[in-house]
Amino acid sequence: MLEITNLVKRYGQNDPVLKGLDLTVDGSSVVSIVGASGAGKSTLLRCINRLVEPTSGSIKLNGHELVNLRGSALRHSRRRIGMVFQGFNLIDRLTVMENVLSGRLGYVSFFQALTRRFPQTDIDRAFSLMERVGIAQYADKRADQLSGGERQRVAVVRALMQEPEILLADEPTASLDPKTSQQIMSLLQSLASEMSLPVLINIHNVTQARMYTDRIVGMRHGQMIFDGEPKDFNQDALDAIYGGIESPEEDGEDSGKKASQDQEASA
Ligand SMILES: Nc1ncnc2c1ncn2[C@@H]1O[C@H](COP(=O)(O)OP(=O)(O)OP(=O)(O)O)[C@@H](O)[C@H]1O
Repeated sequence: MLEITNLVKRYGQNDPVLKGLDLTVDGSSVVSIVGASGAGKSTLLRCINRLVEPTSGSIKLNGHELVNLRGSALRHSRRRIGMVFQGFNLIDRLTVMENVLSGRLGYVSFFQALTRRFPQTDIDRAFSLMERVGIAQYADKRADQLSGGERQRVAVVRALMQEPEILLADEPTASLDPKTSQQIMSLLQSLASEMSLPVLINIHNVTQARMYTDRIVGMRHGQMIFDGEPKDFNQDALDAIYGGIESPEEDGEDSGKKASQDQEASA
């Protein structure tokens, strides 16, 4: 279970970007986070996996406090949090299998990591997950020889190799065409249920949020102003979240602006 209480994030001396956010995610639910550009969606995910430092508040994952962790405690907590990015963040010159196995780097010794010698159990698990998402035939291909949808499947498997307790996805379909986007959203939905994994997805595409997630959280100016089921995500909710700011995206209109930022944050 993820329990976020009174989370505040302020960059430098600026106004807070997250203003006392509360959010609880339980079980295998798939939660989408929607909101206009700048609402604080990425900051929220990055606070959870500590790519950015929360200013105050509490983030508990299955009872373990994540805020204020340092050093090895932070590294250990990070491996329990899988992350998927818009720009995939694969290492292009490595094979699909090598990319996937890099999800185990937090678990093996320094020597094993250096020589990339992974236990057979890791290799078996990698094959099994790659088969599950339909990329096992590409195991020995270089990552840069795959299509966008295939690359995102590699990134999903790499995150699952961490045996995460939660999966965070920051605009995972924004670099993909509409059909491939839907396949990836459907895959995330199925995996969440099969693995009893909570999944949090930042997404601009409200059509996909409605279609593929169990719950929608709407943010505006660092505050949560909608939290409910897709069936209740009506025009009033849309107006409250986006009114006077911008129109939400429908299929095929996602921007690609996050990719370069995510590349920097690559695992
Ligand atoms: N590293 C940073 N330093 C300073 N300000 C930042 C930093 N990262 C984000 N911000 C600011 O925080 C606010 C929220 O940004 P964030 O990326 O979390 O929003 P978002 O809802 O994910 O937007 P988008 O949908 O465009 O990705 C923005 O005003 C942004 O400029």
